[in-house]
Amino acid sequence: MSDSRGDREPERTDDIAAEQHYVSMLYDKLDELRRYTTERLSETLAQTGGTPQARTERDISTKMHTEKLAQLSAVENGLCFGRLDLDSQERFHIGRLGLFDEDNEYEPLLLDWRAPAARPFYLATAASRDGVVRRRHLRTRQRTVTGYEDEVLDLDSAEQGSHLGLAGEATLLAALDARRTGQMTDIVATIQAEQDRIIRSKMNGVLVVQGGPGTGKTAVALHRAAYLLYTYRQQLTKRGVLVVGPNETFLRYIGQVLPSLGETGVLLSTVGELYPGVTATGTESAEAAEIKGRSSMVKVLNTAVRDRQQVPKDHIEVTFDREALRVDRRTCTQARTKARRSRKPHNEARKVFLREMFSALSLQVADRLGRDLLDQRDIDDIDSELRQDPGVCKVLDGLWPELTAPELLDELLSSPERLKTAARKQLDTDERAMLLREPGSAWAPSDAPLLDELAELLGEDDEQQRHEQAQQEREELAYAQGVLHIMEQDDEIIDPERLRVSDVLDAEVLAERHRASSDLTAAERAAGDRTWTFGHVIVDEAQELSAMAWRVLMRRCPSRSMTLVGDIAQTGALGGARSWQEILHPYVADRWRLEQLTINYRTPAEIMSVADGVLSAMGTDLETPTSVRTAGVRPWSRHVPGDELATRLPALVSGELEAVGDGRLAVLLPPERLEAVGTSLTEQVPGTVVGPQPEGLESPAVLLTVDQAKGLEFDSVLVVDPDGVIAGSERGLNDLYVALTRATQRLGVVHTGALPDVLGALEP
Ligand SMILES: Nc1ncnc2c1ncn2[C@@H]1O[C@H](COP(=O)(O)OP(=O)(O)OP(=O)(O)O)[C@@H](O)[C@H]1O
Repeated sequence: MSDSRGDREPERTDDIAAEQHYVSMLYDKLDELRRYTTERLSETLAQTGGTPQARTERDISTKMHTEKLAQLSAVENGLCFGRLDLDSQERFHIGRLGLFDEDNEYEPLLLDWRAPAARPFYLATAASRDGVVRRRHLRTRQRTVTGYEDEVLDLDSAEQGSHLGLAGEATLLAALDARRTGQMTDIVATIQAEQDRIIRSKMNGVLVVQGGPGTGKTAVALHRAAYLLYTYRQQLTKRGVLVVGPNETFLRYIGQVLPSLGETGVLLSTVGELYPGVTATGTESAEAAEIKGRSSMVKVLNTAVRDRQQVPKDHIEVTFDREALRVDRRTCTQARTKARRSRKPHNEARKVFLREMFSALSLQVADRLGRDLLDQRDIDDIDSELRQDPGVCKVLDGLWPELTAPELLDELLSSPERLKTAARKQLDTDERAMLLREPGSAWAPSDAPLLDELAELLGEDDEQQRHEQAQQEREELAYAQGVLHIMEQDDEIIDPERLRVSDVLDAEVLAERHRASSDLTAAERAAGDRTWTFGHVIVDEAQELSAMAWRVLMRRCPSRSMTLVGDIAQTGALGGARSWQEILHPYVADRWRLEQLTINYRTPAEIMSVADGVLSAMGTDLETPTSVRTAGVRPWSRHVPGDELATRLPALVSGELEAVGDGRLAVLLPPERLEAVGTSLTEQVPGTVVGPQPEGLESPAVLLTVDQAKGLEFDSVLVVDPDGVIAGSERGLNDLYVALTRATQRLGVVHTGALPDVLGALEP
């Protein structure tokens, strides 16, 4: 717990004045860069016409300047937040981006927090100083320095910081005590050593970050994305970085963090959104989601596809050239076997099937005409006439139709017969019944991985199209090499500060950008391309994903350069993870590395001691993370009978809202209570929003189910009907644990029956 403050020096006004002087100089520099970039951008935009090459150059230049301007605007707040004083008498200021003095041999004026030289700011301790004598955390409001915190890294000094080994503790605690706004903020000024090690861990391979609630997993995941983009810029600009979150609300909550770090080239998505063209707005039961998430669904889908490769019971007759042709079982079976043996996806193997069938039918026609009188050319002619005959095509289409994933899945899930044939071995009658839906219903999140799997089995991507695309890419690369050369001749662009083209682009990146002349980043193009593979994939709340969802993500990341963050103790989804090994073994065996986060930055100790009882009852060997602070407020509980909730809860909510001032409150409750309680609260407590609506997290109070609150945090949390939460699912205790740990300051529990035993630590 944090009550010691390390060896800190009192702030002195002349020091603040000196820092202000320096920080003002940095802002002047930033303004100068903005002016310069704006001018370049205006000049580029003012140019019109010209050759296609000139237009491409302009597009590229516009994009570069626009990105740069966005980055320069993003770093306005907290531009500089730290200083390192070294044994060597050198001093470095640390901030959100690198600034250099071009009149003085590019001396660094401000070190980007991601630069290797900035690392001791996060890692140095008195015992392992790394040449650092003093670490200073600067506090600023807009462009004004309001204070600082010094840590002298000296083993002889009286105190060595808190037992948790926190760096910049006062600054950290001030950040943690701040009221929440409904938007996650970056932690760049106060990243702690155990977090820094994860953020800067090498990019390759699968890194799993296990950490209890509030340990900064999401924060670390996002800062890692920013770090990787800085360190492996060229590699990642081409393929992009994907950050996967559990739902839309969560993605909105974290959406500002990367832009505030000056990074925009990241695709934030749920697994449900990864199938282009499908918006998973449908609802489904937890049980149906669990079934659809099982890996055995691969077999079911495989069978469903094979079931669409038919042969007639005996034969089908079709008229061609006024004569009857026999499409008989034996020929069809042979053609089907050949097509299946090609091991191609259904739509591609269809070509093999059709080739065999048309060839057999051509011979049938030839025999009728007298095969001895015909040569190969005549037979080929018959073949092409057959291919154009609508009647013949219709019969063959019926035997081996061209399919799309959405139509096949819709037909499968809306037909008890089809489902029974496809899933006889994998699902029992009740399970199959749970999957059935009306034809044309909206897709639910767990349908997206099934669609993706089907798209693989069907082979929707056309080979020819890919071949043409590869050829076009080769041409674009050659062209881009030329453009790069021309741009480097341009004095303006070889401005030493930032715009040296080859520093930011190589020909391949340039070609990629040219390809995206519609101004799309890799991330944006990836969003519309099902077969896109990413340079790095980060998965938050990774414990929630089903086996089928993992298959989608692994297909998107064949290099297996991934960061997975989560907490096995918070798994709520029935098909979610029970262990990391279980998830990863099919893909990387035991070639993955584990890092753990152990300090809870969100939830105060008073609340964690309540949550601890729930974690123990789960029977897991995971430990509760240690809270970094106390809130000075004891969590409370109140008994309110179920039928009085609607009338009595508004007063409790109003009381809590008063207590948190301009902070945010969440009421977390079982889904079945949402409607009744929601109606009375929205009527009686102004500013209350029900459910995960876009404005929900910014409003004073929001009602959510535990599932919807996953990954979020609020100044105050009211957990209503804990028994209902526990009883709501097989993983009800995990859900209760999640609910209790969303609070940054205050927790109240409103129970409708006796207080559950697992909450024994609560006071009435
Ligand atoms: N080093 C830090 N400096 C300042 N704030 C921090 C730091 N680390 C974490 N936090 C804050 O702690 C809170 C919890 O972080 P985060 O949401 O990333 O935790 P989590 O491990 O993902 O939690 P959960 O699993 O419960 O969703 C956030 O408000 C985050 O900004």
